[in-house]
Amino acid sequence: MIELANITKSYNAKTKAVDNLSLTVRGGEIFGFLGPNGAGKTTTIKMMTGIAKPDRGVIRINGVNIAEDPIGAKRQFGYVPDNPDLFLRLKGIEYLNFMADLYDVPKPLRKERIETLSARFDLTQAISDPIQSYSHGMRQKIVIMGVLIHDPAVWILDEPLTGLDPKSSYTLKEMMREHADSGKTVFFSTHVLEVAEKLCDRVAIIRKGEILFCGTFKEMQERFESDQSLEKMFLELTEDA
Ligand SMILES: Nc1ncnc2c1ncn2[C@@H]1O[C@H](COP(=O)(O)OP(=O)(O)OP(=O)(O)O)[C@@H](O)[C@H]1O
Repeated sequence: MIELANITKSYNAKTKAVDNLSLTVRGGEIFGFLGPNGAGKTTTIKMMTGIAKPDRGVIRINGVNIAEDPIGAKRQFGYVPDNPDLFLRLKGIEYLNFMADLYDVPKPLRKERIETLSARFDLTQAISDPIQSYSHGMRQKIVIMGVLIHDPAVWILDEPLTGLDPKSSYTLKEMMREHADSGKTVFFSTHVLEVAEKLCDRVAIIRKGEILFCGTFKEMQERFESDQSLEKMFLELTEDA
């Protein structure tokens, strides 16, 4: 579960990147975080993951307040950033072992997870190569595998599908569904509205740091008295007045 209460963040005196935002993402759901460029999605995610500090407001991950117990809160989630260019000098397998060490994953369990994850993401051969030699999509996949290796309860994914080939994208979506169906939480940001419409149990639409809508796709259609696609309603909602 992720709880954000009245989160505000400004980078300068003029504008608020995130403005008094409140949101609860429950266990058992895939939650899509949508919004135009510069809406405040990454800033919100950075605050949820403890990378940026909110000016105001409270964030709890599975009930753990990230300001009061940052380590405890960080044990609850796995985070895939929007830029996968990390630890480029390491080989894939070294990176996975590093992540497994960080989260105390026992040796037999990590071996099993590495085998399963690399098979699912078609990286079995490539994990012996340096990450520097990987394509963008392969880097994205190794970062996702590094996060999943400690089996976090809450997944926080910033644009996770960007750059993935159709099979890997399908696999990740399948894994997101399995994770949510097991009662755990998946929160992700995306610009791909067709994916959000099909995959998400609920979505929030953010613009200029504020939430314009939060709910199911059906609730959105009811509110707009429309049978339009999520894409159409998103464009209408986020259009500048
Ligand atoms: N480090 C920073 N310094 C100053 N302003 C920033 C910084 N990071 C973000 N901003 C500003 O905060 C606002 C929200 O940006 P953010 O990156 O959170 O948006 P986003 O919804 O993730 O956008 P995108 O879809 O383009 O990734 C924007 O106006 C952006 O210019």
